[in-house]
Amino acid sequence: MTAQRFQVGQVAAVTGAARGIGLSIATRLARQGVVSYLLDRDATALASEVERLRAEGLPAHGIALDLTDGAAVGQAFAEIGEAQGALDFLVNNAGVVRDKRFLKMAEEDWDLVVDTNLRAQFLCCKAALPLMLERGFGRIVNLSSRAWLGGFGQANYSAAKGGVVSLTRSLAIEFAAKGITVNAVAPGIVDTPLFRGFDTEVQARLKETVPVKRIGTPDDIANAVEFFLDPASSYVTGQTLYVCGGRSLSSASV
Ligand SMILES: NC(=O)c1ccc[n+]([C@@H]2O[C@H](COP(=O)([O-])OP(=O)(O)OC[C@H]3O[C@@H](n4cnc5c(N)ncnc54)[C@H](O)[C@@H]3O)[C@@H](O)[C@H]2O)c1
Ligand SMILES: CC(C)C1=CC=C(C(=O)O)[C@@H](O)[C@H]1O
Repeated sequence: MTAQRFQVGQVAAVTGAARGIGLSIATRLARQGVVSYLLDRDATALASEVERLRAEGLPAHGIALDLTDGAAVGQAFAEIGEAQGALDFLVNNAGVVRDKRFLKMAEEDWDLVVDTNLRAQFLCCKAALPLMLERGFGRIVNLSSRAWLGGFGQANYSAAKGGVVSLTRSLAIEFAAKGITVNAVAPGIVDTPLFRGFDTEVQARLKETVPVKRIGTPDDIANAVEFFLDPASSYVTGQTLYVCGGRSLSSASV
């Protein structure tokens, strides 16, 4: 049972919402009556999840797009603005990894990971902020990762996720006086298709490094995202909350 924190009819956009953490966040918001737009490039999974939510009577909509395409992102937020006249919440969640050590990393690996994890957040913030500024209210939550601190061995992913922390702090300052908060959540190891895409041996090693001795669930991360969207956190901006079972405190690496 989800606690009711939001006003029915508030509007949210959640990126990378066809599965994993994004789906968990969007489902919770829709269950509280928030009109939830799920944005994802996986049109098939997106259609089936949106249909499932709508079958529950929930206010969910899907927009299939590649979030690294600026024109497509602009169009998606224009569609939300035209249909709803407002946007209260943006959760920049979509992300990818390419499992490569630095000397094996091709330019394409760098570009894909940085474009998806960082540039897409820039594009979505840029398209969403005018809708928030119109009403002087907005909550943005960006998904970073504990991995930005290092020790994960994937320089493209860590650099992009560090960029997310920095983007979050910069936007928080720039829009602080406009009724808009911008915060980040930095998960540790979370049981999603992204994590399950690693070799089982790497998964086992990663699990061993978590001080609380369990990996996270998408719900653990959705709890933190919800905190930043909640009216109770209106005085919190520019912060990064680690939700990683203590992994940010240790120097363990994979
Ligand atoms: N799972 C973890 O252990 C973990 C840990 C730390 C941070 N994170 C971060 O949390 C976020 C969600 O991760 P997850 O584990 O749920 O991932 P996931 O791979 O399970 O889901 C990511 C979703 O993003 C979508 N997506 C990817 N690139 C896209 C693009 N260019 N355009 C549109 N959609 C795109 C995918 O289709 C997918 O549905 C990511 O930013 C990830 O980096 C995850
Ligand atoms: C990509 C994902 C499974 C992942 C791996 C390693 C992390 C770390 O804490 O080092 C995580 O944060 C996470 O992003």
